[in-house]
Amino acid sequence: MTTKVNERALVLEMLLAVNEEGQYSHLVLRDVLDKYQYLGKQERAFLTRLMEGTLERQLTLDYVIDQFSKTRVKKMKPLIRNLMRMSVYQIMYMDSVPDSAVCNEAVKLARKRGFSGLSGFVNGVLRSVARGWREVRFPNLSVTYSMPEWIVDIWTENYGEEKTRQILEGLTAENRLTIRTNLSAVTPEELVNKLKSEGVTVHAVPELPYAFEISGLDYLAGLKSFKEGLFYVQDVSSMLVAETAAPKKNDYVIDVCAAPGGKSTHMAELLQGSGMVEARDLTEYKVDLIRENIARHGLSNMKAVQMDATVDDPDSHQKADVLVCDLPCSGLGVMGKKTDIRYKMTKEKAAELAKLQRQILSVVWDYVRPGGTLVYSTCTIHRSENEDNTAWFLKEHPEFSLEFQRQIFPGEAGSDGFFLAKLVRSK
Ligand SMILES: C[S@@+](CC[C@H](N)C(=O)[O-])C[C@H]1O[C@@H](n2cnc3c(N)ncnc32)[C@H](O)[C@@H]1O
Repeated sequence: MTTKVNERALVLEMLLAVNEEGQYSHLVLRDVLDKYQYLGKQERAFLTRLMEGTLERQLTLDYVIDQFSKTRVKKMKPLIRNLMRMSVYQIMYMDSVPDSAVCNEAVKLARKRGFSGLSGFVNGVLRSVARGWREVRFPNLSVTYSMPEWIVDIWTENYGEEKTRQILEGLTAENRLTIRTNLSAVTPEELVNKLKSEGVTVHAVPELPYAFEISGLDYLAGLKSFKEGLFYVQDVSSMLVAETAAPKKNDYVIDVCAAPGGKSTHMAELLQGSGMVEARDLTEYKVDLIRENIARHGLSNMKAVQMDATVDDPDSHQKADVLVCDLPCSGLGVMGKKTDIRYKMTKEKAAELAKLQRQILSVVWDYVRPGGTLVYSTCTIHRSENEDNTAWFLKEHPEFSLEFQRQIFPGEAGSDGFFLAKLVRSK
């Protein structure tokens, strides 16, 4: 027997897990969608939108709530704070939900969770917000786009105010879900037919014949074609790494930070069964994720190895025709999908990551054979992790020359912000 599920109660739990316990939003949401597979398509869409939207707009919502509440959001009890945020999100951004329903449901949830004494407060503030939020003026880009000030400042300094506004708009736009055909298992045409037979809407990605944008599906992991490993979910910008590296038949590829294996599996597929892709990562847990993907994709020319990229591996010197350095980064380009990164990342952590990237590059550069290629990439929009690190590397290693570098902004190629640089070793 299934009991009636209250989607708002689920969203409240998810917000508490992310905001108060530091869990990752995409993982929390994935677990809930896995657990409640029996919910209808509409209910699942509602809870996904409410969860992601509330997190995405959190700073804006907090600012609005603070205009109408005597108790500031920061001082509220965690449960009430998150309940207010998700309720105000519905009032401001979900036209299909009447304001009165939002207030009533919030009051019910507060009572049910043991906060009967605060139900009057919840009701009063929400009704005031519903009446007055349209008059609220936002003081700056940080509040308007719900982006921490330090990030807005860095982008303004790096790219200017107009570009910063475009980045912020790009991150707020609806995400495109793109997939890469597993070319070792199926042709693009066969995949399209399979997906269509499963009721999925498929659009071609003009620049890449094996990539597709898909929509109209409810539960990705439930698709037979997904279970059979016929495609890999990947942003188009990430696909450009293997495209840029352009491995040739029989090449030896080393990917020093490879989990869960998106770029490595792509490289192995482009090698069409020849050569070898050695995909490394720091922990056994991460290496197991790569192994799962090797098995799912049925790849015989790829192996996963546990190795710390900050420690030199003399056996790898001058071994790689292609070295992929898709390094840990601040992730400011993927905030459209991982909405909570913006609240978890800090200026200090981003500076630490820029240092770690230099540390890794200064160890692994010699794995590239003379004439070989090094692709450096990050999924961030941050000059000191991207162009500055590339310039630093070229200065330290004059045996490398830059073929090209590109900062991709959200919406330009796929939906993520991304950086990649192609460097070639001469001697
Ligand atoms: C950006 S992700 C890689 C994504 C991957 N290239 C893909 O396309 O699926 C960075 C990876 O670096 C790994 N990492 C972090 N520090 C590392 C280290 N010292 N040595 C090796 N891997 C490391 C993390 O575990 C993470 O999986």
